[in-house]
Amino acid sequence: MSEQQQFDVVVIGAGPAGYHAAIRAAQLGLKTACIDAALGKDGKPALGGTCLRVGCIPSKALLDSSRQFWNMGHLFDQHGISFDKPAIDVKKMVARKDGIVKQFTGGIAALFKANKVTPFYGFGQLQPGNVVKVKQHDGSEVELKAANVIIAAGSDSIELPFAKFGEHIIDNVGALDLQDVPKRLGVIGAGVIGLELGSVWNRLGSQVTILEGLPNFLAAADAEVGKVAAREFKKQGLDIKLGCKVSGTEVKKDGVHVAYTDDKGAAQEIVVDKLLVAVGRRAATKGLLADGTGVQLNERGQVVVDEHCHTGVDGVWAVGDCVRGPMLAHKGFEEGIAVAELIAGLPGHVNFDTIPWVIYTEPEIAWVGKTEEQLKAEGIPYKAGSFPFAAVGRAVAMAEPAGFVKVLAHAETDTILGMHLVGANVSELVHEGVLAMEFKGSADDLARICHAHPSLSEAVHDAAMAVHKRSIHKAN
Ligand SMILES: NC(=O)c1ccc[n+]([C@@H]2O[C@H](COP(=O)([O-])OP(=O)(O)OC[C@H]3O[C@@H](n4cnc5c(N)ncnc54)[C@H](O)[C@@H]3O)[C@@H](O)[C@H]2O)c1
Repeated sequence: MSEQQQFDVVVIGAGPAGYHAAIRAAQLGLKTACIDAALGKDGKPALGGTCLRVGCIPSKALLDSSRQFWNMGHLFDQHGISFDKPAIDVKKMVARKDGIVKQFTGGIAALFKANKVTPFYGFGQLQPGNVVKVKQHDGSEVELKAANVIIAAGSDSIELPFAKFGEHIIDNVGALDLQDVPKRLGVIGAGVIGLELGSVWNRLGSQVTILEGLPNFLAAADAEVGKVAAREFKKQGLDIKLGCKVSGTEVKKDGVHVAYTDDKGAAQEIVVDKLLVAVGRRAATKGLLADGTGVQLNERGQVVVDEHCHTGVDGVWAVGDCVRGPMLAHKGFEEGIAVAELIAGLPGHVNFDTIPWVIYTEPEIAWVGKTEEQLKAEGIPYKAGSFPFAAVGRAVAMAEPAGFVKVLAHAETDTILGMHLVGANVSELVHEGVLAMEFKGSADDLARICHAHPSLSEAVHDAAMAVHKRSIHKAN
């Protein structure tokens, strides 16, 4: 019989959703434990989940390094800056990324200590009666009993049956840790990971071919945004093939052979040095629930929850990538905080309509709210106003004129229904739309707010003005 410890709240998983839940619960005076099984590259426990270890943070480190390198070869000349041939030390670049990961995963451990969250390092399994059994890395077991358990187990890469992960066929973890630039990189899936990590290695010199199953590029984004992004990616040399059905892979001496049928149904093959499979992620719920907990999984393996992240079993909640909704770290943050507040008797709430999306390519892509296609399909009358970065002084001075901002507002009430952006730094600009929508703002509100000149945010301002055909800097 293993030792049993009592807590008010036990959180399974210390990723974005889990660590937010744990810290907020502790802040609210609840005795909190948080369990995580992950190990870092050094073999030691590493908190922070996919986001900090092998997702958001390391990918942004490599995106930034590769962007600096790309700019040397493609942008500096315009500024009159010259130098001898640019060179990249991939091992040093990856080591820098590892240092950032270590800093941030260590930061979560420090935050747990400061907030008196007790960490447990090992695999947690929910038992009936709100007990969590933890198999710790040293082989020992401990049982944690709590009035409330929050499941925040995250997600894992989907592996295709005909493309098993190994040395040459990799997922995001492998693509963040390559020690050399592959001459030829194949990618299955032109989604967020495929585009971001495909961009990293393309900028460093790989010949990148992306095979996407759907006939439309970036189907989730506003169609105009997808069109501009596709044009810019093509200019950068990313070869994106749509409507492909990949049927098999074979690792041979000369590389990975990837067989597929193209959008015309013709059999094709590419040969690449590395193949990144980025076809989505699935909830990491395998082995998470012992028999008899009453917690339900749906056909996709996600924990079934209501709009308040409650599982229907007294005192059991679930948040983040392992439940319905977009697999975004910040969506998990908000769910984690909301659940901790609900447990403490506060009115925790997540507004799923104002969750921003960002793809950190060059140009960046971002949006919040509904696309034009969604508004049309739902029969909602709307007006659109857009403004190109090519007419924004700051963007042109930065030599980053690609892209635009589009504001969508209800045709009768003028309430902002969506904002769609593609261009430099739109990962930051999208929050004007988030804020405006949270406060039920109108396009006219946004148009009447003073924006600094010169700044990229002027594109948002002029786009809002364009909704009512009174943009100053373009013909309406
Ligand atoms: N910037 C960010 O917010 C960020 C960054 C990385 C990952 N993520 C999240 O991580 C999750 C996983 O990312 P992802 O890029 O793997 O998934 P994704 O869902 O973004 O994209 C997967 C793509 O693969 C395609 N696809 C699926 N099966 C295929 C097949 N057999 N052949 C060819 N194409 C196929 C899909 O049509 C889709 O376009 C996503 O939910 C994403 O939101 C977010």
